[in-house]
Amino acid sequence: MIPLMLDLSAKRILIFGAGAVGVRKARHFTGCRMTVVSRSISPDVFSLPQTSIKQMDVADIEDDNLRTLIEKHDIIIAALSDTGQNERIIRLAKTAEKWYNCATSDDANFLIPSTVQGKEYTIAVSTSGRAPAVPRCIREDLEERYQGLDNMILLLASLRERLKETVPDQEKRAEILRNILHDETIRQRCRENKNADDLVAGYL
Ligand SMILES: C[C@@]1(CC(=O)O)c2cc3[nH]c(cc4nc(cc5[nH]c(cc(n2)[C@H]1CCC(=O)O)[C@@](C)(CC(=O)O)[C@@H]5CCC(=O)O)C(CC(=O)O)=C4CCC(=O)O)c(CCC(=O)O)c3CC(=O)O
Ligand SMILES: NC(=O)C1=CN([C@@H]2O[C@H](COP(=O)(O)OP(=O)(O)OC[C@H]3O[C@@H](n4cnc5c(N)ncnc54)[C@H](O)[C@@H]3O)[C@@H](O)[C@H]2O)C=CC1
Repeated sequence: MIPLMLDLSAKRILIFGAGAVGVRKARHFTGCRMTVVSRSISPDVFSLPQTSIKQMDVADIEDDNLRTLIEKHDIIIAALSDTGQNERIIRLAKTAEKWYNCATSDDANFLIPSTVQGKEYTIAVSTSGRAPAVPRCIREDLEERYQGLDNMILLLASLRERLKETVPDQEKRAEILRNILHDETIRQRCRENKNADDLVAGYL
């Protein structure tokens, strides 16, 4: 599996199943147009943006109609608690040469990682399906450890522009930025949403 950051905003996502797992997968695609197909629909599904909802039993959908529905979408996610129907969805998605992902097996041509999403950064963690509890655990550790990272990124971004004008040596600029990044007091100020300009000045 090869990690990528993709702009999927023009793509259409089809999600089967609206339990905790289906809704979590759907949230991952916030910003895309989605269709959710499920026998039961929880209130969480109604709060998903740009989502059309089809309440039906997949077992009642004829192959031809299921194929047509799949063909209208780019990315197919099978997140039913019904393993047999998930397998049927994946089979049709493969024939239609779509991107597909299954919540009840690792038969997928893409996986959804655990993500830590800041305003200024994304961290994604995967075990390529071997032990999904691990990415969750790492995500929780990272969320704790990197509180305030958005503030640090904004600080370094503006600083590196200033440094380009005032410090001609690239190696020296990189060293200053690295030192600021590792400064525990500055990190603490970032975590507390406090201004760190006075501390940063000491490095310039
Ligand atoms: C292959 C993959 C396909 C896919 O779903 O995309 C898949 C498959 C399966 N997961 C299962 C179980 C669990 N999944 C989680 C958690 C997450 N699973 C996610 C992704 C993936 N799960 C894909 C590979 C990810 C990778 O490793 O890179 C995460 C990262 C992302 C997300 O889903 O958003 C999300 C963490 C989100 C977060 O919190 O950060 C937990 C932990 C928990 O919930 O506490 C458990 C219980 C513990 C356990 O079983 O290990 C089962 C067995 C189901 C059963 O037994 O019935 C299968 C099916 C199978 O293994 O055959
Ligand atoms: N990949 C992953 O990250 C994980 C996968 N799982 C597995 O994923 C599956 C789904 O988990 P949950 O969302 O927690 O289950 P859930 O029982 O809360 O939700 C299942 C959803 O599928 C729908 N459904 C089931 N059969 C259907 C059918 N024939 N037609 C239409 N809709 C149907 C239900 O109405 C419901 O919306 C389970 O089999 C579970 O073991 C569980 C944990 C994590």
